[in-house]
Amino acid sequence: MSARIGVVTFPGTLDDRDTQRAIRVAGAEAVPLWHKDKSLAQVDAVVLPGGFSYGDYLRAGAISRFSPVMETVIERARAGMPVLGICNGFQILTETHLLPGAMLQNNHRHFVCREQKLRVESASTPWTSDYTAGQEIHIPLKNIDGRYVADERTLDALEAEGRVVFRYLDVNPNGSLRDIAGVTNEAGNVVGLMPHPEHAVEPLIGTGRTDGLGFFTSILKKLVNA
Ligand SMILES: NC(=O)CC[C@H](N)C(=O)O
Repeated sequence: MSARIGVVTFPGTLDDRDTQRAIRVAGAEAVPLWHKDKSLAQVDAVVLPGGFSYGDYLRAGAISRFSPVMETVIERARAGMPVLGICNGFQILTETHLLPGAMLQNNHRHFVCREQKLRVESASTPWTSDYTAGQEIHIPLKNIDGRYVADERTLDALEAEGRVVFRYLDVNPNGSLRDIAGVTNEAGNVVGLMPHPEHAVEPLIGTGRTDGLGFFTSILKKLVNA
């Protein structure tokens, strides 16, 4: 059985092609979706990729959240479909309230582009099951609105419920509270993170690391065994 994973392109998206490629490298089928699509073309999971959708006007992700495609993504995510938001995709997921918290501008006000060390805190999501909890990985980070914030009660609940999925290690690159780089929703099917796993899936490209491939092999296994 093949697994169909949708990748949404909004006006201003940058990383849709790399995401499609990462999905194919893992062995799944990448299905391009357009922001005006109402139907999700029978995909089994969706990735919202990185970039500057709608130019990041108003706030990153604030306009994309109202795209026709997001109406269906929100409905299906609430019904359990796995959704991954990478960087701008994570920003969109907080704007839709599928994920708690919000993204602010980096505390030093500069764009960051670096190879970032992370700890995988949870291998219990469909996007991280090929990692082990506590595993350290390096994947690229590149954004300006990367500072994850939420109120203390929400942060305490996220930690108590094991919903912090990734934490920054060595350097907190943006002032994110409690070093949080990625979180999941209560059901565990929706995951968002600021760094970019799709840019680290092939040894001949970029830094040569393949630490990001596990996202895509995890979801493939989950869908094939469903
Ligand atoms: N790489 C990206 O997805 C960029 C994210 C975002 N628009 C920012 O700069 O914060």
